[in-house]
Amino acid sequence: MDPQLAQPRILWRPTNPSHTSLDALRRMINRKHGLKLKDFHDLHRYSVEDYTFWLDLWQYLGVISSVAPEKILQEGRFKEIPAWFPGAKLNYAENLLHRNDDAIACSSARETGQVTHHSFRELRERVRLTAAAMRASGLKTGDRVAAIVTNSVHAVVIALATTSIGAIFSSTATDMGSQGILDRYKQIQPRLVFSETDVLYAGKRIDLLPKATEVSKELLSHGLERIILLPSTVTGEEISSSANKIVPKSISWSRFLESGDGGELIFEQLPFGHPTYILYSSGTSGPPKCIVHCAGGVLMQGKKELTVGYGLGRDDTYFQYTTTGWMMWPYMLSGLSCGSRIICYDGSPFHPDVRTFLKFLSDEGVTVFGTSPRFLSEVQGNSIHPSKLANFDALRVVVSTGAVLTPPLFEWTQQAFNPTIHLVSISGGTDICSSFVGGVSTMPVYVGEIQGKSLGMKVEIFDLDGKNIEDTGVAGEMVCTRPHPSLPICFWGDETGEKLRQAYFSTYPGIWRQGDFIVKNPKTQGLMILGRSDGVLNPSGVRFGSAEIYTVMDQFSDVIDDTLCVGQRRPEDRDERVLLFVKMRPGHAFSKALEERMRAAIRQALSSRHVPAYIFEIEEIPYTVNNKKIEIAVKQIVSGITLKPSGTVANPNSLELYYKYRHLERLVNGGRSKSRSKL
Ligand SMILES: CC(=O)CC(=O)O
Repeated sequence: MDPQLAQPRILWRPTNPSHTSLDALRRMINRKHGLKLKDFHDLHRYSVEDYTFWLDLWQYLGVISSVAPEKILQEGRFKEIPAWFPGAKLNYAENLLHRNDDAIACSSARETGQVTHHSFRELRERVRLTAAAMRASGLKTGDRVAAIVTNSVHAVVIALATTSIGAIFSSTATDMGSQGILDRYKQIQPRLVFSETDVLYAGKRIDLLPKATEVSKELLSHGLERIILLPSTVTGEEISSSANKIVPKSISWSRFLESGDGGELIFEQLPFGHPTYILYSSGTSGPPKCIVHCAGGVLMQGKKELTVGYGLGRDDTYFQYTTTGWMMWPYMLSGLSCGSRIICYDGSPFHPDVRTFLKFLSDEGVTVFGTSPRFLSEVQGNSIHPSKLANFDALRVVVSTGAVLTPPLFEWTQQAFNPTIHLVSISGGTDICSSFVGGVSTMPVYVGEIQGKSLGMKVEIFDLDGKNIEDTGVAGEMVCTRPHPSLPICFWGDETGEKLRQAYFSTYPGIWRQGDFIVKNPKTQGLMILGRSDGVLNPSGVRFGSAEIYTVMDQFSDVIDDTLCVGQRRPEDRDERVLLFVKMRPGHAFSKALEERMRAAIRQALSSRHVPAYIFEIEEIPYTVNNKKIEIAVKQIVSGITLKPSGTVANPNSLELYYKYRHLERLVNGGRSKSRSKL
């Protein structure tokens, strides 16, 4: 057994488990049904054996509906995706805007240090005016509204106004290229597009009018009626009428608002399964899949995780670092449904420097901080100690997602802010707009382990033959063997459901395969994601995940900025070999001695069979726009496949750097050497 699994180490223990929201839910279920669920494990078992759990949760979360559900579920449009809560009528935006008082609902912060606060009352008022203008433009239930916007109060208002009408909201970050935006929006054919006109990132102003112009021109033949141009994020000024003329079908934000009749805010009452968001798969080649999520699913899953997982309530300030193009954006919005204040941050966390950003989190009294291993490792690698810079006494929970949180980062993060924090590593994704596995506030956190399966999610670990191997300590495919309310309702335009079936239900017929390679610790029941399952490394028959190598590489974070580990397999090779690419921190050189230390560290922590065949220095590691390391495309490239990068790749030129590694033998000392630092 992996030493990590054999000797689990406790990092944190809850001080008062019976005071958690999770335990309150357990007690409520016991009272309601006369059960004797005694701990989280019992509660989880109940949640995946009896669909009544979801009705209990509905009640516990206080879902606002005008018509209560008649039953829990019935057959849906596709056999794998049932229809939840038939008969119920609700509105997503109404649930998020249920508070209507002067407490702060949303703070919009910019990297310049400027912060503006908006009360629940003001937010509702802004949504009312925007929805009135949308209705005046003819927008109705089921129409699509798309946005190219930064994470700010404007984005929140547009999303809630759209969903109050029952229209479907979809957004991309402003740094997505025109082609990437068009690959998405041509498919969903929005009637209205909202676009920023400029953006400030890392101190640079970027003019977005050329992008808005190109997008508008192209979408004219795909159903676009209006593009609404938002005021400058830099000066706050509206776009000039001459600039306005450049963008076809454009109207300024203020003129758009004036076009409404200022009527009452009406929350259209719609079925639980009514489509609400369209998110996109991060395919790095080929057109993205348009994943449609329903109102009730996004609402219940988001509110479940924030309330039951992190104890978010009316006194909390929730900060999730995200762009509007990631599923963590609608996830963050769920904070409003808990009556909490959310902070929308627009800009780079590293500008003017990360110390300023960390002080900002402290000054704003953030209680739940959502971040990523990449951010945490950057802070750690630069020898910055957040608790020495500012006071993080208010911080209760740190949530990490987007990549695997390695054991060394677990340990560093636990101490970095405030040693009492509950450090939660979660994993799920765009496909379900929520998590499969995550935090359990009533149980200890073990170093390197995700605490448990999310309530209601029947996560299992399968081997290649579809046998459950989760109690063996052997890694396998993460699957989910029962439906839950945030399954995508469809892919936009996939009438028969064939693409959806192919994407998730084809490996193990009828069973959801997430594409993550995961292992459960039989001693603690904790879980570790080891990488993507299509990126599993398999040299000489040893199967392991890239995250195992990244964990070891964390020891070198003072000199190494980033690493990428992929398998290389070509038709002429009998075996797969592992290539490790290393990006050095500025001012540090890659050397034979460092390479030897890396090999020794991997050999010691894992085994000699895990040591990469080759280690190379590389200038850039490819990432998606949602900050995910791109392994599969690099694996394909080094294995001989030529790719056309999609708009999802944030730094597409970086992929070019990897083509030369197809011909290693020719490049590495004419095939004599087994390793080489830089070609
Ligand atoms: C919850 C998540 O899984 C977020 C992500 O990594 O996309």
